[in-house]
Amino acid sequence: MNNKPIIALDFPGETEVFQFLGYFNESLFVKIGMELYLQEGPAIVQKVKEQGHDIFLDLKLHDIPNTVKSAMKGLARLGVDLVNVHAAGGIRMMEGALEGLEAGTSAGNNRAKLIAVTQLTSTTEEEMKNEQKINLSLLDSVLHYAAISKQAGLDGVVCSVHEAGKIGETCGQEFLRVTPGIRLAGGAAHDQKRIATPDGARADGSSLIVVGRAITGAQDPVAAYKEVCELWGEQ
Ligand SMILES: O=c1ccn([C@@H]2O[C@H](COP(=O)(O)O)[C@@H](O)[C@H]2O)c(=O)[nH]1
Repeated sequence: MNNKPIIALDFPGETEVFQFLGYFNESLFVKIGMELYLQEGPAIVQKVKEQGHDIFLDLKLHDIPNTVKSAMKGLARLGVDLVNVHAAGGIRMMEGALEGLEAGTSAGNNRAKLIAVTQLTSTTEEEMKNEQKINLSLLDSVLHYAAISKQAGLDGVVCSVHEAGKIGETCGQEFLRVTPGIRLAGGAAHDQKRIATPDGARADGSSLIVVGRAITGAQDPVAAYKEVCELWGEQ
C-alpha cells in the first residue's frame, strides 16, 4: 500500500468513474464507497483494480459479529488494500471482521488492512453528545474507539486530522490514522465539520488522507490532485 492521497470516487456510476480516471496517466490510490459500490457491485472493484490503482473499499460494516465476519470473508476475495468497519460495533464485531478477512484472503496474498471508523468527520461534539448520548469530549470518544480497535487487533482507524496526533501517541505510530475531511485552504466544507488541509494533516500526524470533492469537484481535477500531493508531501 502506498501513501498517496486517497481519492474518493464518489460518483453515481462507472461511466463517471472512468471518465474521471481517464484524466490521469498514473496509478492512484482510490476509495470506492457506498454510493458507487451499491450501484455497480463488486465488478467495479475488479475494473478499477485492472487499471492498476490501489483501492480502499469504504463500506463501513456495522452488524452483529457473525454477519460482519461472513461479509468480510467475501470482501477479502476482492483483493483490495484497505477495508473498514464502524468501531461502534464493538470489540467482538471487530475481531469477527478480522477473522473473516484472514479466512477469505488466499494463501500468498497480502491481507487487506482493516481499520475502524471512530466518529465520522461530519459529526460535531455537540451532535455526538446530544444524539449519541456519549458523555465525553469528542477527542476522548475517538481515543476510546481507537483503543478498542487496537485491542481487537485492527490496523488503524478513520478519524479527523484533529485527533490523529493523539492517537499516534496513545496507540503507536504504526497504528494507521486515515483522515477524510480534507480541504484546500478556503475550499467549501460541504457537510464535513472536522476539516483540515493536506499540509495540516501531514503536520498533525495523519498516516493517509482521503480527498473527495476538493479533487473530483474541481474545474481541473488533475491540477487539484497535484496541489494536494505537493501539500501532503507524498513520500
Ligand atoms: O469519517 C468519515 C469517514 C468516511 N468519509 C468518506 O470520505 C470521503 C470524503 O469526501 P469529501 O468529498 O472529501 O468530503 C467520503 O467518501 C466519505 O464517505 C468521511 O468523509 N468521513
